[in-house]
Amino acid sequence: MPNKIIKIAILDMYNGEPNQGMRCIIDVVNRFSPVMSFEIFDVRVKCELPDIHKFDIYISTGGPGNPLIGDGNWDVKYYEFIDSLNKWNNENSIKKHVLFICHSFQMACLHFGLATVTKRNDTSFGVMTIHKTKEGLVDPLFEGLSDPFYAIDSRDYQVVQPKLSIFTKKGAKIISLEKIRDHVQYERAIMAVRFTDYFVGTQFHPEADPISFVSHLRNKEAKEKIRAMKGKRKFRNMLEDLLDDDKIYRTNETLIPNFLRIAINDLMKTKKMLSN
Ligand SMILES: NC(=O)CC[C@H](N)C(=O)O
Repeated sequence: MPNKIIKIAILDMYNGEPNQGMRCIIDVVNRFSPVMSFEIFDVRVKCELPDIHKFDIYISTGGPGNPLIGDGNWDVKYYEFIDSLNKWNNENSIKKHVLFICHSFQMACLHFGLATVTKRNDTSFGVMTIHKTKEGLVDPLFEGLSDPFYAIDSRDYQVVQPKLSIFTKKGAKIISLEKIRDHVQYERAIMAVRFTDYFVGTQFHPEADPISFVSHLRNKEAKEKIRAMKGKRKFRNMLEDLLDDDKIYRTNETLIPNFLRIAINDLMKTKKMLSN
């Protein structure tokens, strides 16, 4: 693919487990195929990471398990890799753009020392409302999404107890939060962070589409577990939410495309400036 000017690396964090995330990410990235090409790196099984000289944009996926634990090999390399991208951005005018999703988002929050990651009391799974913070209302990542907007959530862990002094020191911003739960006094978990102008992450799955969710529910055990967890009515409401144009479809068509468009515009501008 000689004239695809922009190269994307997809960091597959699924540890070899079946998932819907990869198909969905590839599907969204392919909408930009006239200008972009992509390559996949299997971070957790093969300890693969891209050469940062070869790629402009990085999408680091969700994945199973406890984000606090690696195997001492891939996780160490992954964190070094994130550091090298950050260093690159501090020293070069053509920037590296990174989107961290779910498991990767939790790891990035830990690595940058921004917050604590704890296990939730129960699994969060389904269509959730996501609330923009004041900073989130003006963040270009969310442009075109309502407040609240809707996204697919699928996790056992949560990012909580933000260290606000570190946020300020690093210039990072919390851009979305979980909904307020009426009957429980839990802290609202952090649902998205802008780490820098070029690094951003979401706890939810912006790549998810209704098909991915329904496919997951074709597994009888998964379906029963979720139905029992939510109760019949909420479960049905959730299925209805999936068909709503303004909910999961909207997020799928908006968030990652925003991220890619912002990155492409920035790359085109800086690359052109340098070639002039
Ligand atoms: N979907 C995900 O990436 C889940 C992230 C993490 N393994 C959790 O359970 O919270």
